[in-house]
Amino acid sequence: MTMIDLGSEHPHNGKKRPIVIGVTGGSGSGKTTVSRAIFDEFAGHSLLMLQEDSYYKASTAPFSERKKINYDHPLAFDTDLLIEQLQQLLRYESIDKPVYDYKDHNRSKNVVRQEPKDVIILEGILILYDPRLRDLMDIKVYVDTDDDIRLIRRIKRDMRERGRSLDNIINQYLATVRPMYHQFVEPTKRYADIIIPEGGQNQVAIDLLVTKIRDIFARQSR
Ligand SMILES: Nc1ncnc2c1ncn2[C@@H]1O[C@H](COP(=O)(O)OP(=O)(O)O)[C@@H](O)[C@H]1O
Ligand SMILES: O=c1ccn([C@@H]2O[C@H](COP(=O)(O)O)[C@@H](O)[C@H]2O)c(=O)[nH]1
Repeated sequence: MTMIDLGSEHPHNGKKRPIVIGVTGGSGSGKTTVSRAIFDEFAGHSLLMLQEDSYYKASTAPFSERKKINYDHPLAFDTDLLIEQLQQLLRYESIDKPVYDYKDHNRSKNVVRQEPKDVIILEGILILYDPRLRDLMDIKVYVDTDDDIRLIRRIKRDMRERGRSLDNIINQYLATVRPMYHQFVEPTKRYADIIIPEGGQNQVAIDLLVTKIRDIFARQSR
């Protein structure tokens, strides 16, 4: 378990800085559900959510080509921009966060202004892949859900929310999502401080994280 020392000097810059909680796991594992459950517990507190998906690279290719991109490979993400913006938030600077449009398979032209907060929940499939990102995290969480359950959840979600057909979801899963998960995502489990089986409904694990964050807030306000 990573030792967290808050409200005092931080090893990176010698000053107090926001806490970063990384939440990862395969697509459909329940990362967003877990992150939202934590976020909702702290309504009114100084907390923000950052999604790695916002940092998918923008593309100038036509839609027919964008549909075929491997979105589960580390190179699909603009990790440099994510790190740059995370570092800005860690310096208590605001950022203009990119917005990703899953239906269009591209970054939208809009950005969202995000003010800095004391706790940052960073969520995404490959946030533990790059050591530069790992180094910025105080707590690393891996949501561990069986492949078949994740696929079923993804089918339901992507048909409902991301404008996909069943054939399209299954083809993409077999071609890229599944192999990239085993090659790049699952191996990052070894970097996690906490592994949550089954994600969103694991109230015990969520309560443990919430207790830890409450402890952080209490120490910061002293
Ligand atoms: N424990 C669970 N039981 C049933 N459905 C769940 C559970 N956790 C998440 N889901 C659903 O599965 C889908 C994927 O979950 P989500 O949290 O978006 O996963 P991820 O962010 O890891 O891709 C969502 O529609 C969500 O509502
Ligand atoms: O244009 C896109 C961009 C991403 N994806 C898929 O999204 C998931 C990651 O999001 P989760 O919320 O963790 O499921 C990733 O597996 C990509 O395959 C996409 O289909 N199209």
